[in-house]
Amino acid sequence: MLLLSIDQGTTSTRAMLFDRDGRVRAAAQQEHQQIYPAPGEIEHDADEIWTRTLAVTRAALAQADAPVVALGITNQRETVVIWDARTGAPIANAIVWQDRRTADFCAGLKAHEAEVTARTGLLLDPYFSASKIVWLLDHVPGARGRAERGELRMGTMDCFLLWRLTGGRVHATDATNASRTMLYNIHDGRWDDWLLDLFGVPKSLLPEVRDSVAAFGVTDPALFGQAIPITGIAGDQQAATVGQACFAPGMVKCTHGTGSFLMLNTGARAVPSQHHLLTTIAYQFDGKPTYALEGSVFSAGVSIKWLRDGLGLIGSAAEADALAERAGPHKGVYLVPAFSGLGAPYWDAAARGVICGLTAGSDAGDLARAALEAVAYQTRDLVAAMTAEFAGDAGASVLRVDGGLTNSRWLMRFMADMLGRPVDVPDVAETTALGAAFLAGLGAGVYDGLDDIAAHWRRAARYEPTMPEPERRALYAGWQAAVRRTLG
Ligand SMILES: Nc1ncnc2c1ncn2[C@@H]1O[C@H](COP(=O)(O)OP(=O)(O)O)[C@@H](O)[C@H]1O
Ligand SMILES: O=P(O)(O)OC[C@H](O)CO
Repeated sequence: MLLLSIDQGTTSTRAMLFDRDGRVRAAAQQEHQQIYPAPGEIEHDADEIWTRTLAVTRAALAQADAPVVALGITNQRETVVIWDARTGAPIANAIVWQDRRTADFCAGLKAHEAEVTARTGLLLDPYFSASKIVWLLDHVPGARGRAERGELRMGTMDCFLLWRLTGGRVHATDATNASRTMLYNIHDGRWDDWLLDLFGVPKSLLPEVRDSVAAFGVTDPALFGQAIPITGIAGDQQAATVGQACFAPGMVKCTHGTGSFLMLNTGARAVPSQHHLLTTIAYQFDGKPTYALEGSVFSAGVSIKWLRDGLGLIGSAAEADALAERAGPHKGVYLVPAFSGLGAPYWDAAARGVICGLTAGSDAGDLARAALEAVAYQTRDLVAAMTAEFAGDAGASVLRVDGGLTNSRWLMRFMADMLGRPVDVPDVAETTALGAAFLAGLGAGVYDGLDDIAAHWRRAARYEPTMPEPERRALYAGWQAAVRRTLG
């Protein structure tokens, strides 16, 4: 018996097969194009993502040595696509979560932010889907009229893939993805008419919202030669929370991929934030949401990718790690990767990146180290906000981390040092994909419940802090000074 997981991420799409113990039995992955139409704008070609999803899923299924009983989908969140209900063709490229083109539009709605936050748990930032949907409706010729006539459908990437995987039969999403659109009331558990009115989004565009574990339909047999039941869906950070088995209130995970996303389980209580964190849905079973506080950092691994693709300074991400290992004493070089503005806890859409502290003696090692260090400093910013918020409950515990950047042992050591607490890395690095498989397995009756899943979480490594406190304090103070230079 195997569980299939599709993880549609910001930079790539993966398909993986897991057994009941959560061990990886097959994996395939393809990157897709990042389209930058103008500074601060990022798009994806949804058709390309679909083609890559099909290719990686077929490649993983070809390695299956046992029946595949269920499929779980997880995805980059907020990224939104609108398509024709009849043909399934996207009307434009998907607008990606990092895209800032709607910053002015969001600034114009600031007077309504308190009400928007009360309903959605989110801040009025271009990060979320609502303003991107409005942009598409207003800029793609004829789109608003077609939407008002009920001819179009919108969705986050899970929803688009579900539509395509079911041969256009199912237009649905799950509560975690809905909770990131800024159109969904996280307390009432429904699309919110006041928000739809505020943004001017026709209801006919929107998918049905289901639990994270639900009968979402079956794959069209024409695609994979079998009808696989789709029984779990969650946004990638929420799926990682499940994959890290953070089921008890107070448990925290942090995923370091393109961005960094910290999530603290707050149980059945939606905790409003005083420190610019987001209140969101971690997962939803039987109509009952479990809530979380989230700290979202927009640029983490993206700066390593920039060293490789933008500067040509390294040939591969792993080289950044090697350079950092070899770099000499810290020379005060900092990189603040505000490539897409700054997210939590600053929320400055206008901020742009900065490299500071350069001298003629600075070299590639200093830059690589600064890019990796920034991931740890930003995590410390989040942990500080979360600790202030949760009055100690999340204060002393270990941080469970995952995502592509956990491949950097140098970063994991520095992270433990900067946080002054142990950092645990699980043995399945692809925690997001594993979480989606767990959800699908719950839906297919493979697992009895969350305790059964938690029993399958295994630690691969623990990193303990060793840096002396004065050094830790001085390095972090340098970071805070560098951040001040980026703020608009
Ligand atoms: N050995 C490594 N050292 C440093 N960074 C790495 C290493 N391996 C991968 N990365 C970074 O991890 C990121 C990919 O992580 P991943 O979790 O796959 O991202 P996403 O799901 O956002 O597409 C990339 O930005 C890459 O630069
Ligand atoms: O695809 P990732 O891992 O960069 O995650 C993206 C987040 O879901 C955006 O909110």
